Amino acid sequence: MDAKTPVLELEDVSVVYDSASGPVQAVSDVNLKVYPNEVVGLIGESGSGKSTMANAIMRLMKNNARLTNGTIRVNGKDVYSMSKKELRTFRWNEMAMVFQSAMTALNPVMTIEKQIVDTFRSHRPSMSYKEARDKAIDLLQLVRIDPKYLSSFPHELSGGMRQRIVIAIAIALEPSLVIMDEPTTALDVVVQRSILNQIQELQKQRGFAILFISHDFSLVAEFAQRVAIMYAGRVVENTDAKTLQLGQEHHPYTEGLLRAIPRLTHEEVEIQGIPGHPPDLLHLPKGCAYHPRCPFASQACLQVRPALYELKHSLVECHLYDEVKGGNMEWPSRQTLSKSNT
Ligand SMILES: Nc1ncnc2c1ncn2[C@@H]1O[C@H](COP(=O)(O)OP(=O)(O)OP(=O)(O)O)[C@@H](O)[C@H]1O
Ligand code: NI
Repeated sequence: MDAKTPVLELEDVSVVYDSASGPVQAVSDVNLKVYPNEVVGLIGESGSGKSTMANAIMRLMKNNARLTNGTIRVNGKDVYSMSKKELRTFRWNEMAMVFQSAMTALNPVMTIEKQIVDTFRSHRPSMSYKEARDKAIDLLQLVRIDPKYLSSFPHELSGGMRQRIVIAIAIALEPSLVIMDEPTTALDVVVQRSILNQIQELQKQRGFAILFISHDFSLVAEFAQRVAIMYAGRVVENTDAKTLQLGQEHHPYTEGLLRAIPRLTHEEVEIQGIPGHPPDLLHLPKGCAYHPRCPFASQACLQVRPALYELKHSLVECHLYDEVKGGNMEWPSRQTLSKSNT
């Protein structure tokens, strides 16, 4: 692995929501690194903890959320040991986020010019209005929006344009990490594609790292270099994105997700979702949280939480590794995984 300092480093991170029914274990023992210039995808079904993790990184958690364990470092700095003042400077300057509800992230009663200028001036108080406005023009051009729209209000722009502006604001202060939580989900496929291409271009030009959250596996497999797969709050696999299309060794959950994508699966493989549903985070099952849905669950999976094992191109939390290593079986191919569920 790279010797450079990671832009983002999560060490054993756990987040709990306090609720009337008890603690909701939304993120559990997550370890993840993102290096400079890297695009890392974060994939998982709805409710798997992706947004919770993103909000925790930004230290913008909901009132009832608590970081119960672990360390989060951005550019080597512990996000949770900063004072509020330090954090205010740090956020947007060094780490920025495009929120899941980004379409509503813009202030409806403020012109685009005012919103971008305010971003600059609140973080760079010495910047003059003229300077900030010039920078706003540059930014719009960067995301291919005609600067004439500076005087527009958000509702006068299309969804795709609004989303481009939200992304422009996130990168305005040249952060080294940009977290994008489902940045294109609300848009149609053509607009989605064009925005992704643009993000990729911007990323190359400016060299920031991206943590890209999505539930669209095919999109992420194409866009990211590495992919973390989340299940019930845990990163159950961390893999080289290239291997996702080649039928390499993966966590059974990852295989289940891959099988649900027509484009990436083998022609003969029948497309199907994963039977069952994610566990209740108030009552996580013992052992591997995926065991109730896993076609390979053994006695160990019901009892013991799997450690992290190193496969050829990825790290997985899965007991299958022991079986394979012990010579009891080969790592199941995608095809056998499909058949075993039918
Ligand atoms: N304020 C809250 N109080 C209690 N539980 C919450 C709260 N916010 C989220 N949760 C629970 O935490 C879990 C993780 O939610 P989160 O929003 O992080 O999932 P996600 O992976 O981002 O899902 P999606 O793909 O739907 O955005 C869910 O089970 C959710 O119900
Ligand atoms: Ni989310």
